[in-house]
Amino acid sequence: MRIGIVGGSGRMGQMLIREVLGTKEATLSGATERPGSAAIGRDLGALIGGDPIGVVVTDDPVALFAGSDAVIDFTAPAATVAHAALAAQHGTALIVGTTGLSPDDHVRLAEAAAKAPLVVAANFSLGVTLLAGLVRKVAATLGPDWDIEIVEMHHRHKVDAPSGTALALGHAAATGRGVHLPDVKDAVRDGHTGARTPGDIGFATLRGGDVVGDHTVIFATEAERLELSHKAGSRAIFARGAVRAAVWAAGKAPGLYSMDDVLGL
Ligand SMILES: NC(=O)C1=CN([C@@H]2O[C@H](COP(=O)(O)OP(=O)(O)OC[C@H]3O[C@@H](n4cnc5c(N)ncnc54)[C@H](OP(=O)(O)O)[C@@H]3O)[C@@H](O)[C@H]2O)C=CC1
Ligand SMILES: O=C(O)C1=N[C@H](C(=O)O)C[C@H](O)C1
Repeated sequence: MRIGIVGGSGRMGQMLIREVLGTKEATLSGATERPGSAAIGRDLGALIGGDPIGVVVTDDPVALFAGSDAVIDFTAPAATVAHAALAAQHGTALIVGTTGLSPDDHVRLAEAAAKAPLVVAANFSLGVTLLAGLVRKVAATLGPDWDIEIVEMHHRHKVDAPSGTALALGHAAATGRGVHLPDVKDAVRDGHTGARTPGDIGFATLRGGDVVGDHTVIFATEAERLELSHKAGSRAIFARGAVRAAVWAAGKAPGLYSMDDVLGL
């Protein structure tokens, strides 16, 4: 099966090229970058520090979608929405890892999913997929006197906050409690905030250095604290999950799928 990568010269794009090249059942159909990017015309093998493979970066996503069974997108929200429309047009499976998507962007992805299979996940690692299930169960088990706080740390280049994963873990905790995250989300504390609002789910965002992605969900009550953590040591774990999702999704019926679907959880 043919897998294409949009945003191929990005941090995740390069990791995805490496992962597809190392996957027996897949061939790399190409990669794009935006028009004017210095990466246009570069060989994909050389781009990741290996031998040339005779396929170069282009600025033509239409040709990429037409010539791929699945396309993997870890870019930016506006680009992802445009790519979803192309996936719908060509019936190509689309794997979306981009975070920072607005509610309206999610509506656009759902519209595209009426015409093509889309797998959307804020975190494609096995560990975080399992962690979300654990968080939902723990939140459902512990009573309302347990406060929930989510702490995340990422590298200095990250542009969205809180991370998509932190928000997904917040959604999992809220679902466990039978509430909606937007009703209980507290992501900004500064100055004289007053005491913690009971039932809120708090978020703290740290940025620095080259941290790939750390997430901890803290359940805290009187004299007791439970912490569930995941630490990513390499972006390879996200690329592995995304390529697995691409192989799974190619040829599937149109629909909006999650990593739980891919892993059969
Ligand atoms: N779901 C998951 O498991 C994970 C999700 N992510 C998310 O993936 C996204 C990308 O992260 P990261 O790789 O670190 O970011 P980078 O900025 O390194 O990579 C994004 C790439 O996409 C390119 N791009 C932007 N717009 C377009 C376009 N229209 N067409 C083609 N390429 C485009 C960028 O080009 P330019 O520089 O010119 O803008 C850049 O090369 C983020 O939202 C991040 O949060 C990251 C890791 C794991
Ligand atoms: O931008 C990143 O790097 C990451 N983004 C995702 C997120 O926002 O949760 C996933 C991962 O933690 C790395």
